[in-house]
Amino acid sequence: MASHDHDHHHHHHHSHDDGDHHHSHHQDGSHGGGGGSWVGEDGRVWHSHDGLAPHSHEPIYSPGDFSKRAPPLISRRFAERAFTVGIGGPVGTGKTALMLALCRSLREKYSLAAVTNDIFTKEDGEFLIKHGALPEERIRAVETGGCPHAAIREDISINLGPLEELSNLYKADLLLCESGGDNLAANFSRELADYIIYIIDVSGGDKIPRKGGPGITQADLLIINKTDLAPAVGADLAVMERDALRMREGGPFVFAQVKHGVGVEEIVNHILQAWEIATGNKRR
Ligand SMILES: Nc1nc2c(ncn2[C@@H]2O[C@H](COP(=O)(O)OP(=O)(O)OP(=O)(O)O)[C@@H](O)[C@H]2O)c(=O)[nH]1
Repeated sequence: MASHDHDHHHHHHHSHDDGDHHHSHHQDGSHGGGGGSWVGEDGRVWHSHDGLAPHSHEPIYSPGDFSKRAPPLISRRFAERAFTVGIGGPVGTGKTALMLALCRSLREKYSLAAVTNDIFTKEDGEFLIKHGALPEERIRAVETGGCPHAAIREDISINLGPLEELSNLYKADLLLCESGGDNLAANFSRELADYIIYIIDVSGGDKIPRKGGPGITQADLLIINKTDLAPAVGADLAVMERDALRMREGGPFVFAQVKHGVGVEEIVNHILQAWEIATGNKRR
């Protein structure tokens, strides 16, 4: 499913020393950026809005397979941008609460920075600042406009810029990137996230895991959050476990209550294990 859409990102500059970044200004040049939509030479419908570079949306015909998910990029150079954890999931499932929990758990031993995406506000970034997740200067909030999924998949430049800048400013070990809340069809591009976490919660009922979608099937880790609410909504955790395992071909998932610290240690372990393998570093 990774496609040619990403080609235009490959030319981006990697000059970090001037603190300026070029990604968000970068355009293909062939389409103009004035909004509206058009049919590209590839036959796909492209559009441009909200400061995002022109992008099309890839049609998704099947929920996808865990075992066929995009592998880690061998070309990744962590000296240019630290190991990046992408956190995605539907609206309100606990992405920001997880960002806060991860910052609290990792910030003593690792240099961290965070980028949050919201559609029309900077609310999630402000929440992290207000709760002292990290020093304020290590947190950037990006407004993505109406296509939060585009900012993590088809036009990742809007996130790459601040992530690379923070990574260099703070010699980061780990970067956290929170997607705007979106539907079940949204998932991170491997070019943006070295480790992809997808978080759902029990409040929509126990049917959500079996509905699938690329986040549920292909995230490196699935989190089923807010298990404390399961009795209130009549969600059967055994059903969610069975469906999650089936949809993910046995790939890892964690039951959590991130707001109450339940499951956070297990999530951190998954992240650090992937970080050790990718970077060759040992955890501290
Ligand atoms: N009961 C319960 N509530 C939780 C838990 N985790 C998060 N919440 C609450 O759920 C609400 C939404 O959490 P957020 O972390 O803002 O969710 P989000 O996914 O970042 O939301 P958007 O960014 O708007 O998509 C907040 O009121 C949290 O306090 C949990 O484990 N249990």
